[in-house]
Amino acid sequence: MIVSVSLAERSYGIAIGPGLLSQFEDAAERLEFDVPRTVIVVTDENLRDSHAESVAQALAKERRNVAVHAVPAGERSKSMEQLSAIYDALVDLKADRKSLVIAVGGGVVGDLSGFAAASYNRGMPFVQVPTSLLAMVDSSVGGKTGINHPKGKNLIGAFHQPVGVIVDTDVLSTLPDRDYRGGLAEVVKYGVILDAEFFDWLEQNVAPINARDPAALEHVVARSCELKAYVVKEDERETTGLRAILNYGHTFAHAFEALAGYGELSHGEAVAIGMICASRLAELRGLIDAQTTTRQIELLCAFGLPASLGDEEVSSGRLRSRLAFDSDEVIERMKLDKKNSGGKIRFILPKKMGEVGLFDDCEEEDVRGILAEIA
Ligand SMILES: NC(=O)c1ccc[n+]([C@@H]2O[C@H](COP(=O)([O-])OP(=O)(O)OC[C@H]3O[C@@H](n4cnc5c(N)ncnc54)[C@H](O)[C@@H]3O)[C@@H](O)[C@H]2O)c1
Ligand SMILES: O=C(O)C(=O)C[C@@H](O)[C@H](O)[C@H](O)COP(=O)(O)O
Ligand SMILES: [Zn+2]
Repeated sequence: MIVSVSLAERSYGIAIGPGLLSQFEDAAERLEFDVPRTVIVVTDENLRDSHAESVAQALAKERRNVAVHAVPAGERSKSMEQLSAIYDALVDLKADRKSLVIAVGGGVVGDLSGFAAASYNRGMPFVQVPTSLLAMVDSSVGGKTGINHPKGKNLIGAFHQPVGVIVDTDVLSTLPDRDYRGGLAEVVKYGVILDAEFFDWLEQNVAPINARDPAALEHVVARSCELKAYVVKEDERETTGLRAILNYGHTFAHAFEALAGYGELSHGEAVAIGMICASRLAELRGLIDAQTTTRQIELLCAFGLPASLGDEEVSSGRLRSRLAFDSDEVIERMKLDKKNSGGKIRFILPKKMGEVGLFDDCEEEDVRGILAEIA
């Protein structure tokens, strides 16, 4: 199936289905983008010899000049150093403005190589081939690209839409459990912010989703992409406030990720805990009842995700002692959030299941109370 992201001259399609990786040329034709002579496949070291190689091989059939560049796997690669290494690879390849960057990997590879494509030669086309669930349902769509600053997530970046997204659902069979679960946090997010029926469906389909049943996965990916495409179409650059709803849970999550040290807590785990923090904040303001938070906690837990910093999943092994955050430091990091304006921290809070709003008048004391509660 194809989901369209309608953005006038920047419109593109998301092709979703099994086996698409080895049929890259066919998918490109269906999505109506050109594959030029010079192509760089950016990936991470876990995927270089498997999924990235499948794409490179599918492209090499046409006597192209194809380079594969692999960065170390993990969040720490969203860095100046790895960005610079991609620029070097593009120089070596003599890439021009029509050369294509293909991101084969999770959200890290997509964000990093998307930003390289946005900035090298002042902009080159790029294609997203997401291989993690999180990248399939969220990061490959919408054109947010960038890297982290040591003090704040995604602080350096650009909006740069891909020319196409190719989602081969078969590749999820090799995704480690922890990374699979991380993607489900963003899926739960869509239900809370936009689609109460989808949230109900997730509650009713925990077993097939946990078992990675192909039909359930196809629905999870397709519905998530449709919802994200709708938001991005309406507010591509987060100017009206609509796109900011995709940041539900992220005000807390990004502060946790930076403070824990990038990669210690995965993005999905941080978002899961962050959503519960935001939901509790909504309760304190009288926006929702406790049951709305409880449903989120139960669903996240059913997917093996943490709902608090003390949960077993997070506190297992070496993480236990690290994840006690000082509330002043969390609030300091929140003050760097890109959504803020006029020095006020902006939170996305649920008003009911399937609907959220933006609030910039939350009391710091309430935030501190919630941080103490989830410790
Ligand atoms: N741009 C956006 O709109 C957006 C949206 C959500 C998240 N993000 C970003 O995405 C990042 C998180 O993405 P992620 O969870 O995909 O992390 P990731 O890219 O680090 O991938 C997670 C791990 O899974 C491995 N992996 C990926 N696909 C695999 C496969 N098919 N088989 C085996 N291993 C596989 C990777 O090598 C890596 O070790 C964060 O940096 C987050 O900020 C961006
Ligand atoms: O696409 C968006 O918009 C999102 O907010 C999706 C988020 O899941 C994602 O983590 C995004 O990278 C966060 O963006 P940021 O602007 O808060 O850095
Ligand atoms: Zn996210």
